[in-house]
Amino acid sequence: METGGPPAVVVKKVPLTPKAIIHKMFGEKACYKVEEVHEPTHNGCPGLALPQKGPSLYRCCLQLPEFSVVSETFKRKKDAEQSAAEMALEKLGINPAADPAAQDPWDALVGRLSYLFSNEFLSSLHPLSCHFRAALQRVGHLSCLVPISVLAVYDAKLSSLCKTINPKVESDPLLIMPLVLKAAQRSGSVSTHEDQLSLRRKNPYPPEIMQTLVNQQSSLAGSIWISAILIPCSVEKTAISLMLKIALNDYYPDVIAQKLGLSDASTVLVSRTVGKASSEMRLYFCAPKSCLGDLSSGLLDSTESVYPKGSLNKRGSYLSGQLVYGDAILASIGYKWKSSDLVYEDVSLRTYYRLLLSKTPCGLYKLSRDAVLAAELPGAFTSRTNWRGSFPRDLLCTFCRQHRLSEPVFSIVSNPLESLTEFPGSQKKLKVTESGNQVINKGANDSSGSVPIGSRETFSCEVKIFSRCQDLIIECSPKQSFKKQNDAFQNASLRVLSWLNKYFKKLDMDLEELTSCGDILDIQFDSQLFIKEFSLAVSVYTHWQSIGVQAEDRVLDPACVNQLGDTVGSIDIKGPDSGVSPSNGSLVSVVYSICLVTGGEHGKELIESTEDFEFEIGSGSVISCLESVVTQMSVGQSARFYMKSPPQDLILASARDSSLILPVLTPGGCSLECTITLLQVTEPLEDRMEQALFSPPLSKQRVDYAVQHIKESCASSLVDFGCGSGSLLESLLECPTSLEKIVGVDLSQKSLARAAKILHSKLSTNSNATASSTVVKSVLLYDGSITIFDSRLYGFDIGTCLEVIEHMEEDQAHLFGDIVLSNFCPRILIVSTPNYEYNVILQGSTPQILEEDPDDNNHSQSCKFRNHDHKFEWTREQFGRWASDLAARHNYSVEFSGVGGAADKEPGFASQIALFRRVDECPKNVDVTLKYSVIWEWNSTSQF
Ligand SMILES: C[S@@+](CC[C@H](N)C(=O)[O-])C[C@H]1O[C@@H](n2cnc3c(N)ncnc32)[C@H](O)[C@@H]1O
Ligand SMILES: [Mg+2]
Repeated sequence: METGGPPAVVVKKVPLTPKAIIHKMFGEKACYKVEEVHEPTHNGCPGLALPQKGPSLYRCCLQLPEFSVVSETFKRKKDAEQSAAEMALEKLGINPAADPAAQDPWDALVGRLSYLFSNEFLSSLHPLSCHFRAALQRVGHLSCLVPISVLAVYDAKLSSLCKTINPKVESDPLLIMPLVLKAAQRSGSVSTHEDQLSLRRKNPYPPEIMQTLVNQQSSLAGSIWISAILIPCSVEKTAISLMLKIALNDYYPDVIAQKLGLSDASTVLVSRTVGKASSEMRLYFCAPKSCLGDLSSGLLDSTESVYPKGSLNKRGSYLSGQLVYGDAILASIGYKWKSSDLVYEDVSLRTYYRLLLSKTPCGLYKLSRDAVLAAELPGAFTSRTNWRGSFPRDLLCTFCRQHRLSEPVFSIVSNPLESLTEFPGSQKKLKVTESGNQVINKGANDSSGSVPIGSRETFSCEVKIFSRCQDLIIECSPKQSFKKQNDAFQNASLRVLSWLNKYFKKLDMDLEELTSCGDILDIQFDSQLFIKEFSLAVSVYTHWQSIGVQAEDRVLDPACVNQLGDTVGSIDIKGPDSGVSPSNGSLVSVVYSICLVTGGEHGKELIESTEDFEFEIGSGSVISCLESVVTQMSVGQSARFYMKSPPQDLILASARDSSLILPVLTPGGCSLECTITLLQVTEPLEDRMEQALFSPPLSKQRVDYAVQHIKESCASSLVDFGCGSGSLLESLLECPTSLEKIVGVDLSQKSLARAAKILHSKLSTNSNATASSTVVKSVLLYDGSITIFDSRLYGFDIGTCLEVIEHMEEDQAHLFGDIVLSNFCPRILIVSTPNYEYNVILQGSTPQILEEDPDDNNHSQSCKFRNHDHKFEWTREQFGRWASDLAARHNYSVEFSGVGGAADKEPGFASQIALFRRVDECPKNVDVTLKYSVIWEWNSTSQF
């Protein structure tokens, strides 16, 4: 059906600048970055070795979706930008003088087509000209024919003109065909082939041009073999490798066409590049026959193409961001600028699975760490120095690019007053001298010019994610604020990534759940747009195959977070215990290798190994079983353990050689064997500081303080609230006290397990009747939260709670205070917590801190918390208020003390301690409430 010719377009007369043309074509997608350059100048002083600064010059880098250009240097920023835009237009083959956007796009399209079939173009350096030259060698009826799909893909100018005429071309490559065909019919120099799918020049090229071409024959000798991937249309069928053999005289799109079961390249459609921007990896697929019929009969109009139902290749479409139909071949082959040689690369199954993996937030992180099976997207950004792999902000930008969304928009909000609420320690104004070591109290309206703690502004960051058409899809506005802009950026980005990751882990999640996950992370989203953007992901990833041991082990989880959590069988740890074990916040360095183990004759195949792999304990940055094994090891030890197989796709994305792995990937009976050696443990900041600055280390001083008071109190029962790995309990077994019953409570099972091991070994060596073991009758470890009452711990002689409350939210610390004094009712209670005011000393003078955070030179003026897990750190005044109010409410007395530093010297003790004593002698009857579970128990009577 003829529509009466191309639509009329108003012709603009005013010539546009290169920047304006780029803007018309790419809008927000064109990104200009101008940098200042100082070029050395002649200083008129021969022999002067000092370089002299010349005038400021500017250079501009222009990034477009497919490529980027960098300008020469200019005196004015504007000139640099215009020059970059001009270079980009040149690369796109657009002459700004004849601005296509200012011209009737149909005329421009006809003009461009005529140019492509000109003598001049045939010998140009354009990648498409190689196709023209190769087409001359096609034989029989195909001779000199160039498929329209090839013209559309390899000439950016032609395709951008088509996009101007019909924007839907962007997502549906088939729509370009009728446009080019129409333009060809209007051109005098191009004729259409009878199938209406290829074009050739009306008149043959002059013989002298042909002769020159013969002399410049491509250097491709004999034939090449390259591997490619066949992605079947049905998601039920797995992708497989295939080989393409391309001989000297072959036109490579014909070879691909034949693999797709077609006679030649005319019906093959080619996608945009997939993966890295620089690669020539594309999808090749057959245009649906019914549509082609419409095309040749003129039925397919230029606004909508309708495909037969069920022919959408979901994986191909998801990878390319364009509609792909039927079976598709993923191959990396093509021509580059300024070269007539074919460039090609093998595409392996590994590449294919990595492409799929790289579209999930967790997969991006795994790939950035080169640890597909071991790494996980961390749940927390604790500090720049502890993060390994690409940073959250970069991961989020890559994720958006991968999904053809606009670049995320970050906005920093600065909160000058926020600091008082965010940093509880800042209420007391302190003046810091230049050395950062001396601190004196100062009034709030200090005019001396010194910077009071906490007066610096803090930052929070909002992230917005827009679709290609600039519709707002996701918005994250966390209230949390940070002292550094970068931390705000990274944390906000990580929130969005974590939320997206939750979605990718469970693609069938209902809207309600998705919304409530978003609420927790301060994320709002437009559900309709969100579902539309990611609709293909649902069908692509839910078919990830598992090779789990049994059917119920099937894991339909692309990101596979924590799916390897379960170890199978026992863990075999070898080597002497060096006593240096990691704990939360430690950075560990390990060597590991993971092999696929099958019951059959093939035995074991190595699939992943990494040397000097570092991660932070407690941030969830590796699969959970790996972390739990490492926390049971000490430096120098090696361990071997087995885990369930993850989805096959994850193994294929990791394994270097899929041909070795594929035959052994039989469903059932596969597991992974992991061998790991713990090389090094770097303790969390707090521990390092406490060891570097205090002798004995501050932790030892705290324990010694508690032991001293326990001895003096003649207590016979003790409960350590938040006992961790049992450092206090261990010390109590090393020296004589009057204690008969010792109990530890914690909610970290890992710490409790470590405590049990230590206490067990202590007690078994003590059993030869040392002073303490004769008195201690029972030792018990409970798993439970100290904010919940358990009557088994009621009325003890002494309770300790060392460096625990700051690990809870502030309201929980208040709750604990009330519960412990009103329900547990120990006769004496010792509570220690960091003194925030002391941080100026710790952080102003330790070289470790400067190393930790090289870009922050303001340590002496604004302190961060000592440990990333701290929810608050109190000043002396805040701690004093908490403890005094509590004591008054529950009829206890309280006295203050501490370790590290001195009471009468600013800024007081490094660790502040409150010692509560019950005033009444009134243990009351309590109801039996059993909330804790016994984790480990030792009894002196059962030992003999
Ligand atoms: C820094 S560690 C201190 C461990 C030990 N008191 C010491 O001084 O070595 C803090 C401990 O508090 C524990 N903890 C935090 N909140 C808790 C809660 N609500 N109930 C029980 N333990 C808790 C943590 O699991 C961790 O082991
Ligand atoms: Mg602490």
